[in-house]
Amino acid sequence: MHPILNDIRLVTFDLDGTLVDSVPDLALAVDAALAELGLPAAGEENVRDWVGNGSLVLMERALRSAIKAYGEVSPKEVPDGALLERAHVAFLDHYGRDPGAHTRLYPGVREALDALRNRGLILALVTNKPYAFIAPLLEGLGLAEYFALCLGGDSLPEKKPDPAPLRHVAAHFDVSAASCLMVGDSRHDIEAGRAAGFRTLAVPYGYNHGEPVHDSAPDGVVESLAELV
Ligand SMILES: O=C(O)COP(=O)(O)O
Ligand SMILES: [Mg+2]
Repeated sequence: MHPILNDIRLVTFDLDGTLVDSVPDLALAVDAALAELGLPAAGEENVRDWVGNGSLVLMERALRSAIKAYGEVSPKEVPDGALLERAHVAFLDHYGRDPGAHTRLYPGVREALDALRNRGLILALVTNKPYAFIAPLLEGLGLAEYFALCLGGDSLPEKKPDPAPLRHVAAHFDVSAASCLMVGDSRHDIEAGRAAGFRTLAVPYGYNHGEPVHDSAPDGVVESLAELV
C-alpha cells in the first residue's frame, strides 16, 4: 500500500478526471446545447479545461467562449441570466440521455477500489457533478457497489473547493478528518481536502483548468491509482 494510506480509514474520491474520463460525453452535451441556441460548438479540448465547478459554471464558460467567438461581448462578461438558464437546461437534458455512452474508467481505478475495499476502508464519492448523473454513470461502469456515500455538486448548499461536502462525509461515518484522504485531479479537490483537514492525493491526468495539479501542493501525487495499492 502507498504510505499516504497509513492510518487512513476513509477515502473520498472525486469523479470526473479522477475515476472516469467523462469529457467526451460532457463535450457532446455542451455542443448540443450550444447548437440549440444557434451558437458554435466548443469541442472536447476546450470542455476539458472548463470541467470541475459543476454543470452551471461549465455552461457559463461555454457560453462566454461561444459569444466571444462571435465578437459580441468581452470574455469576462457574464452571459445574460436567461440565456444561461436555457443553455444549462439544454445541457442537463442532453447529458442526462446517456451520460456514460463514451465515458471510460482510467487505468488502475478498479484495481485500486478493489484493494482499498478489501482492506476494509470506507470509500465515498464527492463530485461537483449534479447528483442525478452519479448513479447512472457508476452503474454503467460497474462501480456503484464500491461507495458507501455519494455527494453531488447540488447535494449540499456548498460544493468543492468548499470543505463542507468532505466534512459531511467524515461526520457521517464518524471518522476524524486526520484519518481521511481526498483523491482528486483538480485544485478544488486539494483545496477542499486541505481545508477539511484530510490528507490529499492528486492524479495529474485529469482536468485542472490547464494547470499542473502539483501547484496546489497535495500531500502526494500518483500517476495512476494503481500506485495506491
Ligand atoms: O464539474 C463537474 O461537473 C465535475 O466535477 P468533479 O471533477 O468534481 O467530479
Ligand atoms: Mg475532477
